Amino acid sequence: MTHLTAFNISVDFPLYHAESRSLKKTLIGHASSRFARDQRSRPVVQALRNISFSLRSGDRLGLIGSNGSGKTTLLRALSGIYQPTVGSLSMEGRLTSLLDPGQGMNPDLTGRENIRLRGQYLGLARPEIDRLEADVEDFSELAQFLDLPVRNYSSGMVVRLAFAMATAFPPEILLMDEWILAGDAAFMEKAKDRVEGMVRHAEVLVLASHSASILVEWCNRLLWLDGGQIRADGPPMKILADYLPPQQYEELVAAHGETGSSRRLPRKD
Ligand SMILES: Nc1ncnc2c1ncn2[C@@H]1O[C@H](COP(=O)(O)OP(=O)(O)OP(=O)(O)O)[C@@H](O)[C@H]1O
Repeated sequence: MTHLTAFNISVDFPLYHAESRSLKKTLIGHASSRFARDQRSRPVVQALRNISFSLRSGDRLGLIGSNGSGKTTLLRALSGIYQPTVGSLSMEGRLTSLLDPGQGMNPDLTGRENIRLRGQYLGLARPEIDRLEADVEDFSELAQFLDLPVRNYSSGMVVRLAFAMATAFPPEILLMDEWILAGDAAFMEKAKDRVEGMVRHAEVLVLASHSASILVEWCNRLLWLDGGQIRADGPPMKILADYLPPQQYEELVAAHGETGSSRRLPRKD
């Protein structure tokens, strides 16, 4: 049974050059905030503090919070890029993360070689790898660029390739950062349909976004992060009522209704 559980996760980042004068001033100025010292007295930034939650099949968790509140750090900890300083994770299910466009790609290989390598990594048989290649080729619209090394791509082309590869097989646990929701308008229109299809099939979704309407449409639970800690956890509209300025909240209610359910993706039951 697919699940993803975080047990009291904290993530600290060590601060290098912490002896410089300007950094000392910063540390003193933020004495009560997120700067602290670890067990060996080295200065650290407390990026996440005591995060706990449990997600099961059908749960779609949105992460909201101001810049620097810890959304990206939490996604990276869930995907295994960062090791929690304390706490632990438990998960069951095939995980796909759409966190950084170039993640998991070899820039010296061509797009096509990267696709086939991904297929091998996923343990696919040759005919499935052929299908993956055809699907990504068609969806990414990269045409002859697929035969050039990825390091020759524009950043938008890397997004196209990464997106097409990551969404070719619906995962059981999907972690997404909002870079995927921005970019070339025509491609994103197409991408949105594909993401929606994927989100419908994903057992568990965790999505960080600053867009209230995306969160209301895609998620059935929100975690509001503030200074690396959970400030609130609950149904999307309830959390957004406190999080958004009143006028923005009223506009959201006008567009999505009081419960926000008018356009929400159905649960996969
Ligand atoms: N590699 C790092 N080294 C040191 N500090 C970091 C590192 N990554 C993040 N931080 C710090 O951790 C905190 C949380 O950052 P994070 O990027 O997770 O926030 P966020 O909510 O994703 O912000 P945004 O909405 O701007 O993307 C911030 O104080 C940030 O400065």
